[in-house]
Amino acid sequence: MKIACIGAGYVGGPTMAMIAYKCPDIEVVVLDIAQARIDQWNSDKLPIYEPGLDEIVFEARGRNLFFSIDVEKHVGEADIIFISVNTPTKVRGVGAGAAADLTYWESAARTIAKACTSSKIIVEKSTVPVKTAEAVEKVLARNCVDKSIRFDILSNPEFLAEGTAIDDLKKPDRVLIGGRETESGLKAVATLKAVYERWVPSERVITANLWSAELSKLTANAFLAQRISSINAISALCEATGANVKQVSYAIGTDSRIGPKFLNASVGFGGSCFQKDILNLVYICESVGLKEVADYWRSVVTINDYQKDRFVNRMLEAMFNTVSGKRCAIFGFAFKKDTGDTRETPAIDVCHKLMADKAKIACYDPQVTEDQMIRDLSLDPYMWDHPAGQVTPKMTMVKQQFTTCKTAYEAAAGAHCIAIMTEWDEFKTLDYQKLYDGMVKPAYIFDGRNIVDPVKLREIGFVVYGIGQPLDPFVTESAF
Ligand SMILES: NC(=O)C1=CN([C@@H]2O[C@H](COP(=O)(O)OP(=O)(O)OC[C@H]3O[C@@H](n4cnc5c(N)ncnc54)[C@H](O)[C@@H]3O)[C@@H](O)[C@H]2O)C=CC1
Ligand SMILES: O=C(O)[C@H]1O[C@H](OP(=O)(O)OP(=O)(O)OC[C@H]2O[C@@H](n3ccc(=O)[nH]c3=O)[C@H](O)[C@@H]2O)[C@H](O)[C@@H](O)[C@@H]1O
Repeated sequence: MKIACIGAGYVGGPTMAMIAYKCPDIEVVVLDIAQARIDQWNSDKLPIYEPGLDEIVFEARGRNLFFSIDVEKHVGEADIIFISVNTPTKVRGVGAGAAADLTYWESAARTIAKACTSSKIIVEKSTVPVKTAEAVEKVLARNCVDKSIRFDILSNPEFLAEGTAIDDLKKPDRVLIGGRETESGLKAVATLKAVYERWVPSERVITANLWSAELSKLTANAFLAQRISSINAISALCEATGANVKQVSYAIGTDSRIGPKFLNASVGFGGSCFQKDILNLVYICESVGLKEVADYWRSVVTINDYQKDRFVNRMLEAMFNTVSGKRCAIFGFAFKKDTGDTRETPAIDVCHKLMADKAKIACYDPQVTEDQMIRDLSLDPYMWDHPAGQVTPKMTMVKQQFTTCKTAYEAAAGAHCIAIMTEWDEFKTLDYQKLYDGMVKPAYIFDGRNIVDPVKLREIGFVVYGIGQPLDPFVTESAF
């Protein structure tokens, strides 16, 4: 059996590497139009930082795992073709800022139509609006010259989270496969199911109809993000009342119907998918006339934006309503720990707001390069996922207010405040006395991840703000 995957990104790369690793007899080729990305996959330094990924790729690469830009050749030769291209939020035209941009998706479908001379199973791996499989079927049916060729479209959404991708792929809670409930559709489902059952217990490989599978992915992300927005909304109430959101999370999470996961209040969720997928869900609901449902889900994003605003407002309020010219140390830029991914990271919004108030930012992240940060801060919203989203004139302005540092200590030296944006483990064990000694006084810590101990840091002399934690007396007693 031969598998090809169009799109060698955060999903295509690791998922295909896992299939190749677990099934040495299946040839897996991961394809991309971006030569640079393929070169990185073929090098010693992979394009993605993900714990455990190197071992898997290095074992399978060259054996039965290959990375190539020769898309048409390998698509033509494959039995199963995964499509794992980016499906970003539209930046212009109808549905801009909400609908999914299916340009890359459709171009992948057209490539398949052009390249195929035999019947194939096509697997939607990307997250797509419900009913996208129908659009793919139509593109293939009208473009494939040989009418005897059959395409069976499956939906097999990916549920991995970055930072834990390899564990998630090795031991998934479930694998979901949706297909047409026809004879050939069911056969295609069984073929893909058999691939996963090589390492996933069969009761965890769930099957559904195509539309249920497509919608389940958007719904899963919406539910996960909704939990974060719910606890973040409560964190604001905690700060207003003296309750502690960590205690509230623990108390409610012990109810087995609620469960303890995804209840960490934070500066807001980031990542390439939560916001994009909720906006997409909202757009679909509006398109079918479900305004109330759309409004309900939109509020998850509204609260997330509110949380980021609230965080910066707390910083300003504590620092006498001005950060003009003040050095602000930003600890962490990635959207979560154990990844170098910065897509939709809350750090971007926080830095933008601080820079708008004329702050000087000194940022340290163990995995994110300076180029990446400057690029992120220079792009317009949603542009990061589009190839056109290249250098903008904003870059020069950003560079005047933003520098990167090699260590947390360097970032904090001479700073008025530290803002923790990513929960990297190393931030938990820093020598905070040393950091304090090198800072301007009063020295502040704004913990956007609730990873430091406010009591200990207050003993050192810091003014500490933690999301949803009782406010520091320095702030409550001030005249502001
Ligand atoms: N990043 C994540 O953790 C997860 C992402 N997803 C979904 O998976 C999909 C892919 O996401 P990522 O891997 O993060 O995106 P990505 O941007 O990292 O990778 C997509 C790749 O597809 C390539 N591409 C675009 N059009 C192409 C074409 N016509 N032919 C060949 N290559 C093409 C791009 O050059 C890019 O390298 C999205 O729909 C996303 O919503 C789903 C679960 C998790
Ligand atoms: O479709 C996707 O792209 C993926 O989106 C998320 O995965 P990911 O974005 O990689 O990471 P998460 O662990 O979900 O974290 C997302 C954001 O929420 C934040 N978060 C998470 C949990 C929490 O309790 N509090 C919180 O603020 C994280 O810091 C991060 O910024 C989902 O967890 C995956 O199941 C899904 O496949």
